[in-house]
Amino acid sequence: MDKLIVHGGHKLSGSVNISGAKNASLPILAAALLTEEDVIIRRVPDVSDTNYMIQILSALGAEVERSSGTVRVNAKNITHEAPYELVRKMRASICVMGPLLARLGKARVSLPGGCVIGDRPVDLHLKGLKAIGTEIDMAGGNMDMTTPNGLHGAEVDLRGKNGPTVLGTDNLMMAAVLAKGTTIIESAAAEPEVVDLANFLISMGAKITGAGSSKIVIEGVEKLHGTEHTIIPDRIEAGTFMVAGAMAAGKEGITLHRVCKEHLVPVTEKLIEAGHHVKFNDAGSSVTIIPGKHPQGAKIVTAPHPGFPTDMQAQFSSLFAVTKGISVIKDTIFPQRFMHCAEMSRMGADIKVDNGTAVIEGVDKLSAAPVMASDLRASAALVLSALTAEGSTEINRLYHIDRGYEHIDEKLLTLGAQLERVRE
Ligand SMILES: CC(=O)N[C@H]1[C@@H](OP(=O)(O)OP(=O)(O)OC[C@H]2O[C@@H](n3ccc(=O)[nH]c3=O)[C@H](O)[C@@H]2O)O[C@H](CO)[C@@H](O)[C@@H]1O
Ligand SMILES: C=C(OP(=O)(O)O)C(=O)O
Repeated sequence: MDKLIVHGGHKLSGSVNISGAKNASLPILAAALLTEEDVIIRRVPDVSDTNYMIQILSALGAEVERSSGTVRVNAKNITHEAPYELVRKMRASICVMGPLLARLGKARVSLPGGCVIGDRPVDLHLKGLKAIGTEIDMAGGNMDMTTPNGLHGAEVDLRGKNGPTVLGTDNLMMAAVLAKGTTIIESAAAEPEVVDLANFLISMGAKITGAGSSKIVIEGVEKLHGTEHTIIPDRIEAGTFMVAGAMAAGKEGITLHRVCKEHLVPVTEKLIEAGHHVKFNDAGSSVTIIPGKHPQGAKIVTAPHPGFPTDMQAQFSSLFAVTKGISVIKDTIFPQRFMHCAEMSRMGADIKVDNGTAVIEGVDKLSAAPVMASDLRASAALVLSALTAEGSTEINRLYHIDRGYEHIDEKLLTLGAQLERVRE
């Protein structure tokens, strides 16, 4: 199990490129199952989650070739059973349900299991798929799905108690593209990754309108064809490096290339509210972050897009841990997603978590301690904390961060951080 040793207190400077979005790549790789023809996907980040998805596609019988960021998939001959050994490693593997049902009329996929960020049921995925003609049997931890009368259009409201579902919207959209008739998804997720998937499907010949709003309309077609697609920039990786800039950059700041300004609005607003400087180029594709001279705390409430993303709250906890004043972070989407706080407290942070809300009183400095990463964004928060902490922080269970940050250690080294990965 690799660990990262971060020697805190070194100012960041210079620039790095942001990778393609993990959370767009995963459903788009699964959507390649929808055609017999070749699909080329560019800027797929080299992270363990995309590698798991590629292994799942291969296990389903697809031919997959990866050459740095470009993945070619040919799914001419596929089977309907996604192996438990792979599915259990990554929740997003449930994205293969929709495409398998659409292509083969059946699917067997394991239930994805628990997750440290909180309750992650699949009831809304199943609600959507049932509404368009899927029958589901649960046995031995598997979801056995069939479509005795084929898939047909329907009107489905996918709102759950914590708002819309991103992958649930993706799954239904991917199943409905080849269904007979029109499917209307109400309370659809509007995240940029859903829009990227819709654009990918449209480029394969699907008829979809409304992606990016709360109502998506899908008119089923007979067949989809091959395509080429470039994944959108990872707004969560970009946001994480923006926070790194606010916490640890020198007075020239750091610059991130290959970003999408439009996707970074809530993160940008909070950094500015907290007293930092954020400047995009005219095209909105590069951004420079300069730490403010008088940073202050702020209040964050996570919400579905275009609200503040839950995937960025842990990183802002690190920023606020060393920002004067009291900050409050409430996660309405995953109220139990605060595992990073206990580890940050071990580094001297003053954080109290209660009922889905963290109250953070900024301290002057954190100090190094051995800490344990518990999930993807929690590990990013620990790396950010370690960048400014006094001494050398040892971050264990690095595989969490490798799920979703492409070569994070190399990118931080490029920016002048002092750290090393210890392979064990
Ligand atoms: C691979 C990927 O893209 N992951 C993202 C995706 O996860 P994912 O799509 O799994 O998350 P959802 O949008 O589905 O979850 C939103 C809320 O709905 C609930 N829910 C979800 C499905 C369901 O069937 N029933 C139900 O109640 C969840 O428990 C949660 O409270 O969106 C999350 C919310 O932006 C992000 O944190 C994840 O990084
Ligand atoms: C929670 C995340 O991913 P996943 O939904 O795959 O667990 C994330 O990207 O922050």
